[in-house]
Amino acid sequence: MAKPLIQVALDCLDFDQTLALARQAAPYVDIIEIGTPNLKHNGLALVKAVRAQHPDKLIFADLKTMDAGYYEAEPFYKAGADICTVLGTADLGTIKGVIDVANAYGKQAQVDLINVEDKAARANEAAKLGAHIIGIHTGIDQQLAGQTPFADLAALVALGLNVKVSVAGGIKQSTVQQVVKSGPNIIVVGGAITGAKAPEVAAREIRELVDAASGESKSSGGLFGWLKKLLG
Ligand SMILES: O=C([C@H](O)CO)[C@H](O)[C@H](O)COP(=O)(O)O
Repeated sequence: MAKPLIQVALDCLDFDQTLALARQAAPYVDIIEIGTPNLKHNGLALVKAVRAQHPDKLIFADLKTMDAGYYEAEPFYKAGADICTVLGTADLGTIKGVIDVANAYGKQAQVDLINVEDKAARANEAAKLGAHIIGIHTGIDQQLAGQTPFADLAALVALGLNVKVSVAGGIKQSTVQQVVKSGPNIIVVGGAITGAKAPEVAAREIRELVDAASGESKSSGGLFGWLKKLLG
């Protein structure tokens, strides 16, 4: 099973706390997300700071753009973001704008299907436009109403579009392995890491669970794993 990337979503509002959480999670994740409320609060300065402290990670700016796609996303790519989001409910022109500016900077655009009624139709349209990533996303308010992203994730993966699939929405230790089995390319974990008493421990647990579910475990890696393979 292909191993998905792990993305930590940093949704607090405090600049320094965000940097501290990023440092704690970084050894175990591939992508560092500055969540939407955080991005609105702290802006480009936070993107630049996270970029500077984590040159080896992908930086995700959760803009959730709704209009003026190219114009809104460009400064964030310039500041060091690798991926910006645009809402799937936006006009196709807006979605195309974010894809175009991502391509202009050699970066990626993610279309977030939060609140999209016909997810299959919009995913097809976004893929045709050249979206790099399509995100299944059960928002915080929807989670509070008891919703989960699991069925929508399976349906999106089943479309077999030529695009990476991301999933977010309350994913935690007890559900992350079920999510891996659905086959997304990126798994987003926010509260289960940032709300934990020890975020670095929670991030490590998520990493170990994802690695194990992807058929990669500590004991099968390294020299031991190589010897095991060699000896059949
Ligand atoms: O995108 C998010 C939300 O809309 C607030 O910006 C979260 O980052 C995303 O849902 C991941 O967080 P958890 O659901 O807490 O894992």
